[in-house]
Amino acid sequence: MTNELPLIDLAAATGDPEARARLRDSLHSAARDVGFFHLVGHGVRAAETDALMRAVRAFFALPEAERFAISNLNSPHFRGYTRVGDERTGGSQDWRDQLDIGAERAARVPGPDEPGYWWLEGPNQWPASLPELRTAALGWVDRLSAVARRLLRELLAAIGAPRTFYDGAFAERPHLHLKLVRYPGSAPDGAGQGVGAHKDYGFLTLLLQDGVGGLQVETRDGSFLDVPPMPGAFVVNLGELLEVATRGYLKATNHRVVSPPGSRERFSVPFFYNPRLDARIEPVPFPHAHLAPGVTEDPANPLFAEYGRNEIKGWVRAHPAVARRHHAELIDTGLAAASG
Ligand SMILES: O=C(O)CCC(=O)C(=O)O
Ligand SMILES: [Fe+2]
Repeated sequence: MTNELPLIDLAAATGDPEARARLRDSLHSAARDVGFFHLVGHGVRAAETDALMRAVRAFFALPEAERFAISNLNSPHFRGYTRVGDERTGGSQDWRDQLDIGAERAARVPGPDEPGYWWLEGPNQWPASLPELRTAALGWVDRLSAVARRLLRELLAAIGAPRTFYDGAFAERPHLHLKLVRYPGSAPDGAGQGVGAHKDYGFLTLLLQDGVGGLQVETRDGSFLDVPPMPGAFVVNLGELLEVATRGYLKATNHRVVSPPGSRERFSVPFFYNPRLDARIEPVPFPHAHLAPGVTEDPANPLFAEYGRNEIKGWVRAHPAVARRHHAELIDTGLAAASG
């Protein structure tokens, strides 16, 4: 792989047959060989992106007490604000604060025979003094899920699979997830871990990053490559369910963020395109399926085909204080066996 991310132009999907064929070739190799790419031609205008970023900055500029009033420690659904230092990845402290937002639904308390992952459905928490944040964030979720749906269909078509194969998994109650993130410079310990190396849990992540940089993707030889900001582009990466779906033909890519230097702030907004919690991801048929090596076997990070299990594994691991306060039973059942 070269030291540049592939560039994918989604507008080619509605172009002439040659443009569509080129798109499929480039999407196929980008997904198979790198698992990360820049996406342009997505139709989201700069004015929309700027409006979202303004709302994000306004949220992090609120007094700490107002942000902490909507702490995720109050939410059995893992929704709300996480202070700097309260999130863990790879067993170490991340140096970022964030607001986790999902589909706005009533709390769903699982019955004794139901999977614990239903806890992940529930209401968001919003800052009282910034009502426009709710509008901006939920609008962004709608906007990006339409882009992600088109992109997933193109990606399936690119590997020769039926393009609508997973439409049913996203029907009615997809577990869409948006994170507003700030990296407030470097931690006093000098570790530089903005967020530690990890894979995302769902199908596709569409990330908006500001101009500061620090995101890095792991390459096949284990080294980390910078993903420099590209104005107007989303950074797209493949999540664990695409690895499950293709039996490892496509891989979820490990990535991390190195803290900005000194007290420089960086803002980013990852959008996670996830199916219904109870979707069971069956392998998709495609011509190269016989070449698929199988999913990555990592005892510290088992991959689950039932999406809700894969998702709650991550939440319990990353937000141990929320899990301890609300979900001792989930920790005990071994859902958090992956303590990595
Ligand atoms: O902030 C970034 O650039 C990436 C964040 C990320 O990978 C995540 O939150 O899953
Ligand atoms: Fe990520």
